[in-house]
Amino acid sequence: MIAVRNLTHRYGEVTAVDDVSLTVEDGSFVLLAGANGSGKTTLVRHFNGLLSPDEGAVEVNGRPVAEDVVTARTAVGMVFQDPRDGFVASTVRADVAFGPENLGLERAEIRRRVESALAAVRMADRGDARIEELSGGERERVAIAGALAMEPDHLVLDEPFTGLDWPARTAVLDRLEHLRDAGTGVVVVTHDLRDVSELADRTVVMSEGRVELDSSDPSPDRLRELGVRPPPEAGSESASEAETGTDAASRRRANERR
Ligand SMILES: Nc1ncnc2c1ncn2[C@@H]1O[C@H](COP(=O)(O)OP(=O)(O)OP(=O)(O)O)[C@@H](O)[C@H]1O
Repeated sequence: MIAVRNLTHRYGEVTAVDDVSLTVEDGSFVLLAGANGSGKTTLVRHFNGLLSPDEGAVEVNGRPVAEDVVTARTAVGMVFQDPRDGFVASTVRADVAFGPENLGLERAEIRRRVESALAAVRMADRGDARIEELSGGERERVAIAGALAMEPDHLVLDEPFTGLDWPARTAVLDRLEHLRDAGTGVVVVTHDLRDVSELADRTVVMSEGRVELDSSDPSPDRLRELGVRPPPEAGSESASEAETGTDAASRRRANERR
């Protein structure tokens, strides 16, 4: 479990996270939403000690992150938007293998994790490609595969679908759903709920650094008030939304076609 207690983070005069308390249970799928600048990224960077609190604390699996950053980094996998500089190897497969290799795993286990992670992001046939040859969307997929291959207890993805085409989104969402069902705590940071709302156990919405809503069934009006576009209601999906292929119904159709 990730437990955030009365966390405050300031950048100089700006209070980016303001007295936030929140838990992410094992096997739960939490959407963290909110308008630009509401504090989402700052909050999740505390989950594995990338930032230190000005006030309050975060515990992962019962251990304070501040006291044991190494354990927190193993327990909480993070994928950030625009992972341009985050690669450590020159080819896709070597990059995804880097984390598991550092865990000291057996060769066969490393291979299993890497191939499974590449399949999950539909990059199984691109393992030998050089990172520098990849498109932005492919790089995002490699970054996601790298986090999946670590098989962390919790997985945090910050706007993971921005550059992904529709088959890749579908594949990643399927893997996230499977991981959640197997006990992983999943947090997806987003400002657009259309893709992911059907998977979410809870939607947490931040506004001006504070948690303003934490609900398993958020009302569309309240979401709009907080600057978040609600998911389309069942049966009221507009034709234009269907064409974008980014909504839940399109995802279901994609699954049916596969
Ligand atoms: N490194 C930084 N230095 C100074 N201020 C920052 C820094 N990072 C974020 N901020 C400020 O902190 C506040 C919260 O930003 P944060 O990126 O956490 O929000 P967010 O909800 O993730 O936004 P977005 O959806 O645009 O990514 C904003 O006012 C932002 O300008």
